[in-house]
Amino acid sequence: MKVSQREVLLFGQQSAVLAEELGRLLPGWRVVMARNVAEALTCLGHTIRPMIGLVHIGRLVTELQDALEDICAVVGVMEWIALVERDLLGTVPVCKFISDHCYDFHTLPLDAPRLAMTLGHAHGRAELRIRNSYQHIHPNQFNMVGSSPAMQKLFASIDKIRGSEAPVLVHGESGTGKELVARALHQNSHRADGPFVAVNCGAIPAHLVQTELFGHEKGAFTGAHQRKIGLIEAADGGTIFLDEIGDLPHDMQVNLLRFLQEKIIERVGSVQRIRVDVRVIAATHVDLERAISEKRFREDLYYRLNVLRLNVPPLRERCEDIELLARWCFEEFSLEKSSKVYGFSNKALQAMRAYSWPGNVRELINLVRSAMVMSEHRLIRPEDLGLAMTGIRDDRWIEVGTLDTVVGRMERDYIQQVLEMNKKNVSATAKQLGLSRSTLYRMMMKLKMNY
Ligand SMILES: Nc1ncnc2c1ncn2[C@@H]1O[C@H](COP(=O)(O)OP(=O)(O)OP(=O)(O)O)[C@@H](O)[C@H]1O
Repeated sequence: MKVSQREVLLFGQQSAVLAEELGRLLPGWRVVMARNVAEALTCLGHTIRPMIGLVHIGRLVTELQDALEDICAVVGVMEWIALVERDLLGTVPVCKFISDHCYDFHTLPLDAPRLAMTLGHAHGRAELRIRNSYQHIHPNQFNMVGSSPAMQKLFASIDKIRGSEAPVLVHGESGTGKELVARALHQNSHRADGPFVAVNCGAIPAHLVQTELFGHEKGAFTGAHQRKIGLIEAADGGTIFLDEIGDLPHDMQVNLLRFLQEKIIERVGSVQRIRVDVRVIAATHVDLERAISEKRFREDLYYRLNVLRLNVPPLRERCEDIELLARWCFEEFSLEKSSKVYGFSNKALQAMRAYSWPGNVRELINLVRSAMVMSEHRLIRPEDLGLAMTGIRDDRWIEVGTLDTVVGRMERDYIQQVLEMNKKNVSATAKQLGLSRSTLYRMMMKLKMNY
């Protein structure tokens, strides 16, 4: 579709009166006017596609926001300039609307040379944004999306250690991308042509872990009708990814340690020692040092696994990536989406930035995919993502939910903040919060926090 170079949409109830004046004052611009969304959508066809909108602001701004979003959904990128009576600039909703949605504002009566200059600047900016919006988001060489400093640091570390043979311990909350990191290490190493075997240690029943990992011979126990190759052996020549390593039963930890030391396995029911060439990458969302102090995890195994360490940051600590991931996800799953949906509303982006994402990237992908299918609007709104907002307080949107959920989220966020301030020192955090250590531990468990 051809982008019009010198058209400006004049939107608002008073547009008929202003249009004539603007036509006179702005000879270089073609002014297209619309009093409401229906009129705007009728006149904005394939040939008329302005990049600049002048919005005349009356006293009621609540509906204007949705109107601008609806228009943008059809036109694409637009820069809005507000035209406003001077006395309205003193009202909070008008100021908020202008700062949230407009590139600039002009008070009435119009100062033509100044307005012409603003239109020129806004036009340039819209062009830049259009160019930017045409750039597709591609995952990087590690098949990951992220531009935040924290992720850049992670990518640099992956690049550094991908060629090493030493075990790697990947630490991060659930859904942050630990398995993706492990796959990136494998696929960017000389083992890439070999197998990548992912094992969730927490999902295998304790009595089956030994045979799952090491395999068994025919007749090794009742029901062993044939030989079974274990997962470690199946990863020969490649990489084994031991997810949730903290859940590995204690007696199995000894066997894994022996394997890490000798690189030899014995199938259950056999005395044959089989050499296996496997790189081990383990992952955990729990604090293994703490598990060691509580005698739930062997210290010697920890040091064997923790030769190289990667920390995957939670999504709430890399807000810059939220919009990028959401847009990537939108492109990635565009075939599934309702044909109505064009993108995200500003409010939805704002809500996503304000949310704490306890389920991290996995949760974001799920919410966006679901909203893409279910949304009844041109632009996804906060409620489509289950992140409905009630209003603004201290310039922040408040999440809606049952009182318990919202209070829980707030408690979690606040405890997390104080923990970070105290470098994860629980005693200092408890003191600052006016709680005993045990109460804080109890609350953190209840709120499903990692510590
Ligand atoms: N940076 C990223 N770019 C693109 N997709 C990502 C990114 N991080 C995570 N994902 C996606 O999010 C989902 C969860 O990632 P993954 O399974 O690697 O997380 P995890 O930390 O291993 O989770 P768990 O601890 O629950 O096993 C996957 O669909 C993965 O592809």
